[in-house]
Amino acid sequence: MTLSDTRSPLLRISSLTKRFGGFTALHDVSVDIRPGERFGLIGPNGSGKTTLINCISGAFRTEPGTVLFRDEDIALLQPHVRTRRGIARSFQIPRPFRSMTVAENLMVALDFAAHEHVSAAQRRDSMMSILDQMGLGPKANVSATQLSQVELRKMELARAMATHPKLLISDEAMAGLSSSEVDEVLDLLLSLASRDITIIMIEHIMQAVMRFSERVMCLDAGRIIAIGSPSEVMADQRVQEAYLGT
Ligand SMILES: Nc1ncnc2c1ncn2[C@@H]1O[C@H](COP(=O)(O)OP(=O)(O)OP(=O)(O)O)[C@@H](O)[C@H]1O
Repeated sequence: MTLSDTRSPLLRISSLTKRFGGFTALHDVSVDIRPGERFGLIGPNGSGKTTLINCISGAFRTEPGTVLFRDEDIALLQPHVRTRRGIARSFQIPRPFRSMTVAENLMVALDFAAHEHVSAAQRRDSMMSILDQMGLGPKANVSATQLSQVELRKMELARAMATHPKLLISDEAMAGLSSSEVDEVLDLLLSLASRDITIIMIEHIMQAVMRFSERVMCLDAGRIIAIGSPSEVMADQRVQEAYLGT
């Protein structure tokens, strides 16, 4: 057993079911995410990936099922409280404040998450350090409307990082990017993970999932059909049938 196996999970999802009226989008999903883990979440369109992360981030209430984060039951906490507890989510379609600069966009997230005792100067330092980490330092004073697609994705990740997450959920941060841009975003996510941030990556780009993930889980029609190392999951017959259509 490795050291990480002996630590309690950062996130423990138990027997989670999510219904929309008579439709069950998630059936009895249970999974533990380990501290510092790089976890890939895959599945065909409509398989329940977004529903699952909505249940983790608090956009959806779970009924029934439990979501423990750092040993605390967070199932009844509002999304913004979960953010303050250390769960951040970056959206597939970035939602910047278009009238603001990149720096101002980040300050909004920092002001939201920062404790009162953090001074304005410390927040500015923190903002610049996150922008530098994301390679966006030179764009600090540029309007968000002037960013390229890949820069917008980086800013979306930067905004998530501004809340100082323990768990970052990256929702298709690479969709629609060129292969060199995919590599850029992947490298960023890997560098965040190396700073002990646990990352759940939802992605349809299989090469990226394979390169990034220590463990992959595949959903199909709201059920877990495979979980294991990337190569085990990709080799799984049900995954190939469900996800790859072979
Ligand atoms: N708010 C909602 N109301 C009703 N049905 C919903 C709602 N949100 C999701 N669903 C349904 O739940 C199922 C799972 O959707 P979900 O968005 O979680 O899939 P996904 O795996 O994220 O798909 P994609 O890869 O296309 O983003 C789909 O059938 C979807 O239509």
